[in-house]
Amino acid sequence: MEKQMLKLYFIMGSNNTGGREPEQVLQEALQGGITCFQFREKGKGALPEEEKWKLGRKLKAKCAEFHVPFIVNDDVDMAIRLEADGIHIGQEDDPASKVKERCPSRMVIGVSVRTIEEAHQAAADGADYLGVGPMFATDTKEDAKAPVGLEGIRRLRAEGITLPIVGIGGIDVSNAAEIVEAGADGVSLISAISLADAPEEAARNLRSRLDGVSGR
Ligand SMILES: Cc1ncsc1CCOP(=O)(O)O
Ligand SMILES: C=C1C=NC(C(F)(F)F)=NC1=N
Ligand SMILES: [Mg+2]
Repeated sequence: MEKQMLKLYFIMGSNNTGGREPEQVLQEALQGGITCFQFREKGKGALPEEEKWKLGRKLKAKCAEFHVPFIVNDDVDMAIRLEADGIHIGQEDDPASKVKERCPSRMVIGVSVRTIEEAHQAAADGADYLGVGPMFATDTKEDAKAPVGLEGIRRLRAEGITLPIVGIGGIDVSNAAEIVEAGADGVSLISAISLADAPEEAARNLRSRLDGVSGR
């Protein structure tokens, strides 16, 4: 997996846009230079199955226009049937080893981790990248645990975790660079772009901020 893809990894579902059309927000984010997109239709106000599929197809087509990877959160069937570029799973989902068996080998598998033990387990299970967080306080994910901060990333690198890592949780242009300087390969975020007055400009500012730094 190309770790460059993790540089500016936008995540969004229809309930993250404050009422704006998700396709329009994604269009702007892509124009602003996001390097990867995850469709995460989850939580309060998430779409019912049929609408979720319709939106998923539309967002995948948009990503294909920009040659940006399209990742699906949680829903392995949807990821496979939409021919997504990857799937992202959490600690409460099946282990990556089991998901890997079901997916075509071209698909990347990302795993959410918070602790060193979870990181080592995900690596052993064949994860292609790790989503580490929450980095900072966030109110986008209702059940987010206590933030791990930059130390959370430094510790994983000190522990010899060499997998591509993306930090997530409470990230915006003011703290994105330090995540990479702490050893991550990029940042993942929702509201800093999905709730921005001008999502394209927000993405562009984040992208240019990140183009100047590298942590390893
Ligand atoms: C999905 C997820 N996982 C850990 S924090 C989070 C939400 C991130 O949202 P935001 O970028 O708006 O803080
Ligand atoms: C809970 C999550 C944690 N990390 C990530 C990613 F940024 F993709 F790694 N996505 C999620 N949905
Ligand atoms: Mg999950």
